[in-house]
Amino acid sequence: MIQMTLIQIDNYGPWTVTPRPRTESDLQMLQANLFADLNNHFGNKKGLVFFTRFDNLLAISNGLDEEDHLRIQRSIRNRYPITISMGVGAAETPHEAQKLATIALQKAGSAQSGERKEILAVDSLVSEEDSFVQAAHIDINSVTETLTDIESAFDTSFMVNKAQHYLMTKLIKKGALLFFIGGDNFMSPCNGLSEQDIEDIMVEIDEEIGIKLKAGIGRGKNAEDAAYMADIGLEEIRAHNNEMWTWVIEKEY
Ligand SMILES: Nc1nc2c(ncn2[C@@H]2O[C@H](COP(=O)(O)OP(=O)(O)OP(=O)(O)O)[C@@H](O)[C@H]2O)c(=O)[nH]1
Repeated sequence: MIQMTLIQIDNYGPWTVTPRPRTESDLQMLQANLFADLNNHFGNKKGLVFFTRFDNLLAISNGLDEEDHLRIQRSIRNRYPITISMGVGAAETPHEAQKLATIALQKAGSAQSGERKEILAVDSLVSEEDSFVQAAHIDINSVTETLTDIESAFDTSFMVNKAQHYLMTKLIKKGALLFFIGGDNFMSPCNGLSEQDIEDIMVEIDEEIGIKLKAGIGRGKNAEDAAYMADIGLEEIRAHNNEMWTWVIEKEY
C-alpha cells in the first residue's frame, strides 16, 4: 500500500495580500524554500515531495508516522511566517491515497479558514509490512537534441507540458498520479499498474502527439528506494539506445 500526504499552507491566499499584495518574487522564494525544506524533512525518512501547486503539495510518505508529520509542522512554524496543515491517507492506489488524505483535511475546515491552523488529519497510515511504492520515472527520449538544442526554450517547455497533460489524463484513469520533476522528467506513483499498462500509455502518446517516452519502473518499500530503482531502469534503457519502452527493477531488501 502507498501512503500520500497533502501539505497545505494555512490561509495562504489572504496572507499573500495582507496588508497589501506581497512582492511576487518574495512569494516565489517562500514557496521554493518551503518545497525544498519539505523535501529535506520527508527525504530524511525516504519520502518524496512533489511541488504540485506549491500552496498545496503532495508527498509519498511511506515511512513517516504521525510524530514525523508533527515534527515537520513544528519546524515550519518555527521558521516561516505561515503554518501548514496536512492530511494523510493510505490505499492500494496513489489516487485513492491522496483522495483520502484530502478528504481528511477538508473535513477539518477550509484552506482559507482563519481558525483552521496546523491541522494534522490522518485518515490512515501504511504499516511497515504493507508498505509498497511503485514509481515510474518517465523521460522524453533525446529531448536535448530534438528540442532543447533546436527549439526556443518556451516552445520546448510547451511540448514538455503537452506530454505531461497526456500522461496525467491517461494515468489518472488507472488510479496513478504524475508529477513534473524537472527537465523532461516526470515521476508517476503508480501502484497497481502493470508494466504493460505503462507501455500502452506511452505507445498511445507516441501515436497521438509524436512524443517518444521511456519509463524506468522502480518498486520498493518507500519513495526513495522506488525512485532510485526507476532511475537505474532508465539508465538500462539508455544503455540499450532507448530501444525499449520500460525497464522494471525491484529493490532487494
Ligand atoms: N529531476 C530530474 N531531472 C533530471 C534527471 N535526469 C535528467 N534530468 C533533467 O532532464 C534534462 C534532460 O536530461 P536527459 O533526459 O538525460 O537528456 P536527453 O537528451 O533526453 O537524453 P535521453 O533521456 O538519454 O534520451 C536534464 O537537463 C536535467 O534537467 C533526474 O533524474 N531527475
